[in-house]
Amino acid sequence: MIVVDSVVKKFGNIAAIDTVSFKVNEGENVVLLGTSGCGKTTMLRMINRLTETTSGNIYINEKNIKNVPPEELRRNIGYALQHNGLFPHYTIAENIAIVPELLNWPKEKITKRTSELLEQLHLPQNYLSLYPQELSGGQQQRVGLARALAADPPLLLMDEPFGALDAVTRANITNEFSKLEVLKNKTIVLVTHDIREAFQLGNKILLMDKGKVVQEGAAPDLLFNPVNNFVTSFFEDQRMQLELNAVLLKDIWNYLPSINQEEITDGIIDIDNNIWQALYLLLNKKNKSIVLHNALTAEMKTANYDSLFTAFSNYKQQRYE
Ligand SMILES: Nc1ncnc2c1ncn2[C@@H]1O[C@H](COP(=O)(O)OP(=O)(O)OP(=O)(O)O)[C@@H](O)[C@H]1O
Repeated sequence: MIVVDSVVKKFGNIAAIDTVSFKVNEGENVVLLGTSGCGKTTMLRMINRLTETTSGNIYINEKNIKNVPPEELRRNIGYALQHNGLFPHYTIAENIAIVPELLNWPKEKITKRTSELLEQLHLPQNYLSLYPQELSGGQQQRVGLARALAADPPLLLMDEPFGALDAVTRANITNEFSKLEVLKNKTIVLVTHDIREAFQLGNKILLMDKGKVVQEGAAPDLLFNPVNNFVTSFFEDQRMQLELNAVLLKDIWNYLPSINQEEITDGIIDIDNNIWQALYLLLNKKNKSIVLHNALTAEMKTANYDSLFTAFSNYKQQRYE
């Protein structure tokens, strides 16, 4: 759907984006991840021509966006911002209706769509007549999302959409967001500096540094197959948390280390120290002497590390008590 081809953006002599290429397939959720100043926002803004490229090309559905007038281009692209950008003197209904109004939709269609979006984003209908400042940060963020989705654009660009929220609200809304029906089938490019958010929301992550994409891949690729020390150290502090929360066993299946049978005494592996290997062994080898074997069912492959760990710990505890 989107092809970014050798794009460069210079501000003066400084290249904020230095020869970046990537593809976003239809329905994919791609996250641009990186520390402050690495060029994420600049890259995002070039996709809807809020910022123009210095060189290189961007294609959306095979059309070079240079040849599409910005207003026309943006009609098919929703844009959600960190500080939600809601107009304080417009009601919630008026804020959501901005794009449909520009598109001259009939009144009834706008009313229907606005109320439908509110419902899909789990906001009560009586909020329609309120003003943004009467809502909490998280609720405002959802209204910002409703506004970006108003004309049902196939493509959504999101710049730190949860960045203004406190950590707890942010974690909750990120979780909810990943399950929203209204976002299914949308192609999304999302900018964040939050690693956990990236892992939770992205099918594909582009890890950026100094205007370049250092590595592109799914979360397990970045975690278990880093291309260089920058990638390793970027995730180091949160490695354990990421493994606990973001990675499913089936995702890391191909990266699991092999295990030496002799390391197992009496068929018992110390799962506290070596859970990945224990899981590998349990799933891969149907060895009856392994006590934990029966604890793991095929469905558990779709559980995350955290729930697997709890399940194993309970099992182990029961066994030794
Ligand atoms: N309009 C501009 N004029 C001059 N320099 C700019 C402009 N916009 C961005 N830059 C510079 O380009 C670089 C990349 O900025 P950008 O905002 O894209 O980074 P970012 O990764 O999104 O950072 P943050 O997470 O802090 O928003 C920075 O060095 C920034 O100072």
